[in-house]
Amino acid sequence: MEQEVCAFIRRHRLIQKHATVLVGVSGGPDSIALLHFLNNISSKWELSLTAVTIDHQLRNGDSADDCQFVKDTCQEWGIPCVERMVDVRQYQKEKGVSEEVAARELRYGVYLDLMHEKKADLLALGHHADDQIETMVMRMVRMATSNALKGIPVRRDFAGGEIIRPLLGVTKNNILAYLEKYQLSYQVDKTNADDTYTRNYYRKNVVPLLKEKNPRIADTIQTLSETLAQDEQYLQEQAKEMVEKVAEFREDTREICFAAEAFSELPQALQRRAFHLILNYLYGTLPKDLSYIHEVNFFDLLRRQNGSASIDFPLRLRVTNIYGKIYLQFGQQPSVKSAQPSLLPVPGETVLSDDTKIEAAIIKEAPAEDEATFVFPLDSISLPLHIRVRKAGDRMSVRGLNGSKKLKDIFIDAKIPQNMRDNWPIIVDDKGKILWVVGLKKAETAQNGKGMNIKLKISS
Ligand SMILES: Nc1ncnc2c1ncn2[C@@H]1O[C@H](COP(=O)(O)OP(=O)(O)OP(=O)(O)O)[C@@H](O)[C@H]1O
Repeated sequence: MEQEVCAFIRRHRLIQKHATVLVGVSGGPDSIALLHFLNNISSKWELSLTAVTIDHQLRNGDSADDCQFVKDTCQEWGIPCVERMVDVRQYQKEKGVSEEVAARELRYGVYLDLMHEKKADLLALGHHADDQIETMVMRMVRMATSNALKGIPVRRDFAGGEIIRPLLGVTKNNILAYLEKYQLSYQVDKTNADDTYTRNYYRKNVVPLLKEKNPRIADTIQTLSETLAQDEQYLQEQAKEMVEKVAEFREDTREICFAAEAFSELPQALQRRAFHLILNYLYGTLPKDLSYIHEVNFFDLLRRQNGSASIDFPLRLRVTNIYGKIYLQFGQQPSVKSAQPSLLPVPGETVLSDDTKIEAAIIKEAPAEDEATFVFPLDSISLPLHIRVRKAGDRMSVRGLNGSKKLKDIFIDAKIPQNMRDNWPIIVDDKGKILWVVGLKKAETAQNGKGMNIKLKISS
């Protein structure tokens, strides 16, 4: 094992001379072997080692025993050791996460603090080649992105330094042989024998079959992981450049829009990554219920040539294609309103089939208007009011225009897709005068005077 690990460290330039190295030690075989190995090379490499062992307060006191074992071992070997306790149960309650996630997040919190406290350059962890095989196979079964196949990274930035995994190139059997050679004892995690944990299932039932077919599967998978990680890094950089070029970001409203054509012209590999970069940007933390199906639907929507359509993503993110322009926005978006011809009682209200509510009130004052409200003098129109859809040849006198305009042109100017125009609610008075193409254009009416006013308001 020693030669292989040294070669692996050299190949990846994992450790520099004089480095301050924190070693995560659970007391199990892998991290005990790692600590022993690093201790053996520490004088030659002039390393400053500190072991850290974390008591998750789980497994009925076993985790405390493990920590005690690590402290005793470190004392025997003359290595400084820091023990930290974390309350996994409490954290689970607060955050609503699984035991595994809670333990992991807390553990990395401790590592982070200690990296700063010890001004450490490196955090060494004991993941090995079999962990890599299990991780890659598990992800292959569950995930549909090539990003998942990067596997466990050999190194990554962490707390101003790096996390390194010097044992990723050696198998569990190598590690056990090493422990045997040096007569090292270690703690056995009883949950490792439990089939119900997914990883253990793969460890016991799947990986042995792969090893039967290819005794060097560990090397194969590690090389695959490393080359895919390099490819992925390059593609991610390209995708980022692409997104910055084609998409417009609105930080205030967390909104993104881009031309479907410009996006679709790029290679598929970049389109998929750009899609994920955009989602990462919009969500910050990706929602759990986001799945591969959303990706499929997104690319379907992108291919639509005409009209408008939209799809809903988790957390009220709506993706809309309007005439080839793609919008990703949170909250309520323009939707197809369905107006059936009906009476709009004044005062009173009508609810359209898409749940848009139109309220009509008679008021004395004349409040300020916005896009969702329209106020006009009661005596400027003939009651009752009606809601209908457009008819051929419809025209209206548009406020501020000094003349009339065809409804068709109003829809075209507002880029309302064809399929939405035939359902768009229009409010007319009893003589047929078009008062409001709801949410789009208001009619020229007499000034709000001293008399009573009608206030129309839409809400959804
Ligand atoms: N309680 C802990 N305290 C400190 N470091 C830990 C702890 N648990 C895990 N680690 C670190 O994370 C690595 C991976 O943990 P994981 O749980 O996957 O393996 P493990 O079965 O604990 O490995 P080991 O054989 O070292 O016990 C370990 O090798 C070790 O470096």
